Amino acid sequence: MSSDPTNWTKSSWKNYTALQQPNWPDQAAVEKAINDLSVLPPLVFAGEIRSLKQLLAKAVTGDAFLLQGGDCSENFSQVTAPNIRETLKVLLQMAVVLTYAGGKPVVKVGRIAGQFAKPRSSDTETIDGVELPSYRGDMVNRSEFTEDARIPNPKYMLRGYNMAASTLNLLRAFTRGGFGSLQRVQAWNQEFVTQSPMGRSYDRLAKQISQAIRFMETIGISSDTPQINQTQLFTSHEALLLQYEEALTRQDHITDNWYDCSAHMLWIGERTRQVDGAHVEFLRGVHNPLGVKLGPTYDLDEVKKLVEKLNPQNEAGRLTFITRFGMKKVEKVLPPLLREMKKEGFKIVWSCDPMHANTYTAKSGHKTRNFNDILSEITCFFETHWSEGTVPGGVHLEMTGNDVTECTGGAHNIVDEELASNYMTSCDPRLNAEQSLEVAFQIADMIRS
Ligand SMILES: O=C[C@H](O)[C@H](O)COP(=O)(O)O
Ligand SMILES: C=C(OP(=O)(O)O)C(=O)O
Ligand SMILES: [Mn+2]
Repeated sequence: MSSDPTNWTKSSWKNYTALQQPNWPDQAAVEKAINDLSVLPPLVFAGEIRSLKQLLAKAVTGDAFLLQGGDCSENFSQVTAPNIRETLKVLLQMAVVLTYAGGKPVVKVGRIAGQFAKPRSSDTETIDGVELPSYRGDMVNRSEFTEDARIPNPKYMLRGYNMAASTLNLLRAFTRGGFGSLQRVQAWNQEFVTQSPMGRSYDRLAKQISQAIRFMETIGISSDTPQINQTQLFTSHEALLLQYEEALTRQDHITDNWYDCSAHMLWIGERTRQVDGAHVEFLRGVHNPLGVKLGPTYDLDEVKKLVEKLNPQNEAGRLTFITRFGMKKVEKVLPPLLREMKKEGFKIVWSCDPMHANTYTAKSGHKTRNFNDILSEITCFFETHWSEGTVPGGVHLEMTGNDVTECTGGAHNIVDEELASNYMTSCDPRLNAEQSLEVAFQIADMIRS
């Protein structure tokens, strides 16, 4: 089938191979869940999606910076007000640090309110000789290692929709209702971070911002403006479960265009970005900003075909390439990609995911990542872009506002033996609040100089 836009429908992906889909045992139950979902209200709105695209267009030219981050895999049991608030707080702190250093707007996009489905390297997991289907995210099955928990249940897609809706509801309240106001910049410092070196650096910066706002008010400039007293956090997740994404895809009455209203931005994972695959077919037809993960084994011709298929109009802000090469390979594999895309004149937001190709298993058996490796990949990403004359437009992180021990290193130098003390993730290891802030300060140092 050709990629002529006129051939696209929200279900045309069904004519292509979709990898990483659950083996649902009961097809009738899947149909019922999808029918229910397809009449529920959209989670986000076309106008908001268009605003995000305009902001991302600025990240193509270096006039804005994309900060995308959140859990590897959100869990239903963790959808609580404190967790949502802590994730938002650390994203806001990082954005302040980056805005101050970079002198340009930071576009905040959470891996939040829908990041419930996971691609896996293996279909099964074996522990002590027992083999069970892999955990594929809370929208598919449960992470406990029992036969019952691992059976995919389509009702979890409806639960995922409801969890996303309540997360978004709280995020909208926090960002619009004063919590995200720059007047509260000092209050975003988490208690457990305040006494750390990062917490103290943040506190100094926050005080300067508060002083600047007071100064403005003293000379009669009102701080009662949305630029000061509101903020915006967009949502994103990997568009993996195509039936769920199709059910939330709606036609906008103003433009007649189709939008996937499950999140503002969707990305295609490293494992599902085949040019002739179902994920690319589905996403080419919706008008959201799209991310595509690119790992070190990319093929240049395929990448070009991806751009032609996903962004035939070369619209700025439509396509973000999220490179995840690993600190050992990035220096070798990033330059040829940048050169070729630049030669073609493709308008791309370049974002660095320093997490997914730096994963290793610690002596304790925990899946982890080391802070210095993460930082090395980020540093190499920036330096390579600068030497190639392209724009390092953003970062993509797995992180949480909580005090977890999942990644080693950082200012507190978490060591392998400490990973067990608060290892909470059900999939990949996340930076904790302090490590996330440290990443922001390190990037700030780079962009300032
Ligand atoms: O988050 C991404 C993937 O699901 C994850 O990196 C794959 O991990 P696995 O190799 O444990 O399946
Ligand atoms: C699965 C993920 O990444 P990737 O597709 O890059 O492996 C992820 O972002 O959690
Ligand atoms: Mn992950």
